[in-house]
Amino acid sequence: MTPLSATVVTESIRGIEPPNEIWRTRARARLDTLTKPLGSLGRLEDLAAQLVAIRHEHLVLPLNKAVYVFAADHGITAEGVSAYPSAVTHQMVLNFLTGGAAVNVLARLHGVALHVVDVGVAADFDNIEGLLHHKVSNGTKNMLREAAMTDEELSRALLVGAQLANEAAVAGHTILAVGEMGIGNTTAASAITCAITGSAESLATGRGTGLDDAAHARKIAIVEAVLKKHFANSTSPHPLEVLRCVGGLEIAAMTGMILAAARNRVAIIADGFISTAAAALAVALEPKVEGYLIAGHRSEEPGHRLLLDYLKLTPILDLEMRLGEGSGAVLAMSIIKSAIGLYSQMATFTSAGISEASL
Ligand SMILES: Cc1cc2ncn([C@H]3O[C@H](COP(=O)(O)O)[C@@H](O)[C@H]3O)c2cc1C
Ligand SMILES: O=C(O)c1cccnc1
Repeated sequence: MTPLSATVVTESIRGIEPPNEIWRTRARARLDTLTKPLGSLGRLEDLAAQLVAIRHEHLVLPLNKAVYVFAADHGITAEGVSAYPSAVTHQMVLNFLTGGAAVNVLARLHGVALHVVDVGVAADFDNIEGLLHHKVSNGTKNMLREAAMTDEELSRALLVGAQLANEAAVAGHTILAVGEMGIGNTTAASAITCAITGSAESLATGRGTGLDDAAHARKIAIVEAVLKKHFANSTSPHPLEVLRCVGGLEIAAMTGMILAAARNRVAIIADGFISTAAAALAVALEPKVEGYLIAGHRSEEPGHRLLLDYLKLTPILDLEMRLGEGSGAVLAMSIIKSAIGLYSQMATFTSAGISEASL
C-alpha cells in the first residue's frame, strides 16, 4: 500500500515544472542592455535571471516576501545532544511572537512578513494570538529507540508546510524563506545529511548550539547509532523514510513548504543547516525543485557545506553565522531585493545615450 506521506508529496508537486529557460534568456538579454560592463553585476545577475525564470515575468520591486519559522521539539534531546534544554523551543516561540528574536529584527529591517508555526512544540500554547496553530504532536519520539514519527504524523507535517505555501502563493508572495526553531534539530539534520548524501557521521555532525569536545564526540556516536538502527540494511533509503525515522516535524513542514512553493513557482530561500536538510529531502523527492532554491547563507555547522555541495548551491552570504530561525535567509533577501532593484530600475545604454562596448 502507498503510504499516506507519498500521496501528500505527489499531490503537492502535481504539475511542477522547472524554471522557464526562455524567460531566463530574456532576463539575460535585458541585463546586457543595462548601463554597466557586460556581466559586471556578477551573481546579482544570476539571481535576477533565476527569479525571472521562476516567475515568468520581468520582476519589479516591491517583492512580496515572507519567512515561515516552523517550531517543534525532538525526542532525541533525552540523549543530551544540545547545549540548551528543550524548554527553549517553547520559550523562543514566545520570543518570536513578541518580536525579540534575531529573525524578528532582520524581518522588520528588510520588509519581510514573519509567520511562526507550531508544528510540534511540547507545550500548550492554548489560544495564543499570532501563532499559527498546527501542532501535529508534542514533538518527535527519541529516534535512538524508535522512528521519530509515524507516517500519519509525517503526512500531517508535510501538509502543514504545503498548505501554507499554497496560501502564501495565493496571497501573492513571490519569495519564501524557511526557518526553524527546535532544540535538538541539528542532530536530526546530521542524520538526514548522512542518509541522503552518504557522508560520514563525524563530518556531518557539528556542535549545534555550542557543545564542548566531549559532548560533541557523544553526539557523533549517537548519530552513528541512530543511522545504524534505522538504515543498517539500506545504502540509499527513501527520502520519506529518512524524514519519518530521523527527521523532525518542523523539518517535514519545511520540506512540504519547499515542494509546494516550487509547484506554485515561488522562489525558496534556504537558511542554515536544518532548513537545507529539508531542501535536500525535497530535491531527493522531486529533482525539479532544484531550480527554485536559493541558498541564503553558509552556516558554520560543518554538515551545511556537505548539503550545499549535494545541492550544488553557492550561498549568497558567508557571515560565520550558526543560528537558524531563518535569519540567514532573511538577510539574503536584502541582496535579492538589490538584484531585482538593479534589474528593473537601471537605465539602458539606449535610454541614457551611453556608448556600448567597442571590442
Ligand atoms: C536561545 C536560542 C535561540 C535559537 N534560535 C535558533 N536556535 C537554533 O538552535 C537549535 C539547534 O541546535 P541544537 O541542535 O544544538 O539544539 C535550533 O532550535 C535552531 O534553530 C536557537 C537556539 C537557542 C538556544
Ligand atoms: O545552521 C543553522 O541554521 C544552525 C546551526 C546551529 C544551531 N542552529 C542552527
